[in-house]
Amino acid sequence: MSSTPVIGVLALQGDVREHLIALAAADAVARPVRRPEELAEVDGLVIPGGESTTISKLAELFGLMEPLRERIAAGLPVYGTCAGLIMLADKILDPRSGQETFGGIDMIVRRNAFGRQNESFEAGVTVAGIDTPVEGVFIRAPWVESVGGTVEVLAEHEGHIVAVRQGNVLATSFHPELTGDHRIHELFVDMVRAER
Ligand SMILES: NC(=O)CC[C@H](N)C(=O)O
Repeated sequence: MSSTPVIGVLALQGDVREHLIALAAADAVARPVRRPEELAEVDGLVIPGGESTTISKLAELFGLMEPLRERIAAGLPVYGTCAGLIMLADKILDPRSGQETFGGIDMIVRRNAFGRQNESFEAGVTVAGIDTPVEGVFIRAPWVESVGGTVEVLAEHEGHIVAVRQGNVLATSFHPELTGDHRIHELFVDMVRAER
């Protein structure tokens, strides 16, 4: 059996702690990542929810934008939730000026697509590869407007794409780290194990 994978959580902004807890529950060694040297040491990375415009600015400031783009291109398994999904999109439909993404998934996303903060909601979501619905917590959530041919759509909510995978990159519009249901984190940890 291979050793336990080390998975980082990008800790610039957002719900870092909840992801660290969920990853530990899914049998990974989880640690925060803020610096390029820390990024170099992980087998996989989670990009949490928060505010994608802020994560984009801080990633530039901390010198993580290019190193992370390079590692994603080189096959690093990455999982993004909500703002993290936005950061993994090759294109944002409605970016703030200067807003950049890491990219990695051939998709176009729409920010705040499901409504503003007061329109946040929970819904059962059927995710390909997981036998019963997961509880989706949507907080000013984006949806995926369109995907390229090699992107797998894993889940939809009311006709909108809310979970996708392209190769080593996984993304959900919703926040499984807030529910105590660790099945999506387990799926990601399995992706990381498969790569090692
Ligand atoms: N819960 C979230 O991560 C919200 C995402 C936020 N609307 C953004 O554009 O980054």
